[in-house]
Amino acid sequence: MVLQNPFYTPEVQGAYELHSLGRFELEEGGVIPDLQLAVATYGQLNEAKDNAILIPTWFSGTHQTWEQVYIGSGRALDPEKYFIVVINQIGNGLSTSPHNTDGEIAMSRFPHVRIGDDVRAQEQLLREVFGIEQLALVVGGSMGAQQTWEWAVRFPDKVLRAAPVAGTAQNTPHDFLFTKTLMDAITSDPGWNGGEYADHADVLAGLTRHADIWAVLGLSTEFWKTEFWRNIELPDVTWDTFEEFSERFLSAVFTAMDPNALLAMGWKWQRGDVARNTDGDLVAALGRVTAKVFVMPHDEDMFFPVRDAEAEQKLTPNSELRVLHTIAGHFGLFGFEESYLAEVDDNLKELLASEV
Ligand SMILES: CCOC(C)=O
Repeated sequence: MVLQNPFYTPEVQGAYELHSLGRFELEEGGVIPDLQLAVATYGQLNEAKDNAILIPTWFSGTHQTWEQVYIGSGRALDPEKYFIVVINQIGNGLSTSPHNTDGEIAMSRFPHVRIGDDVRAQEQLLREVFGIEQLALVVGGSMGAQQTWEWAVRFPDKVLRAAPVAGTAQNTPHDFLFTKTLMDAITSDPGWNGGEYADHADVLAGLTRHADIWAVLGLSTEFWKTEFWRNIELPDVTWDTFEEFSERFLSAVFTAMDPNALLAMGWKWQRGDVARNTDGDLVAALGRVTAKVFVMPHDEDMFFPVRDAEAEQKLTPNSELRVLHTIAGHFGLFGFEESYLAEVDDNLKELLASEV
């Protein structure tokens, strides 16, 4: 049964192409009979095929935020200089996901997908569709950072530079539990019906609770205290009170999403761990990295804190810690502040200019 959800359309998310990888076997033992990856590209691949930048997507996100907030002429991610490929992660609602696929893996029967599955699929797509064998940069935020780390550890020769933003190579027990609360908020809604709901709107209560938990930990206490939220401009939506902001921004976005997509990504997020490549040895895994790495945590991030990112950076050769400053905590990723975006660009421009 394929559900129609207008949130996951080019009209809402911006143009993308679907590329089929055919039958794709998953690390956990499941199979996706015909894996479709939703891909958005910006700029042109040069003759030498050495100007490619890969951007994997974060939890609940798509290529759209990267297109609207980070990619542009004169920016670090400049389509006039680079061929930028944003690949929507498996299960995010645009690529093959529980609600948009039929047959034996539809809805509650969607198989468990790991970060490593996404990275293997992305590598296959880049090689088969674009003939890309090496990347000038892999950059991603949050779960996109988990995929960035996985790329640098799993395919060290293919990654010249890596910039994991607001995310870690090995997920922590605290983070695992945080994500569990996000997932429980959805599955505890009777409307979820074991994952066999007829419409995502049947799970409104669960999705709203999910959004409320994001408001608590996805932003920062400073964000709420200084009422920074009052000054955020979004197209055709306004608010006067904290409750209105929370309802018209966070809840409005998350209640448009597909519950099983969020659960598929949540399961994946919880188990992000590059040490799976080295029999559980994180030191050995990070020691494999040959890319030039800028590890870029957010200073007020409450579940991918600087201290966790710094501990991994210290284990990674040829890496630097570059803390990003945003009053919005983890959600600084959405680019509320010009100062944050300037800091991201300055760091990525420096990284892209560095000889490797
Ligand atoms: C909002 C993005 O958060 C993650 C965990 O990807």
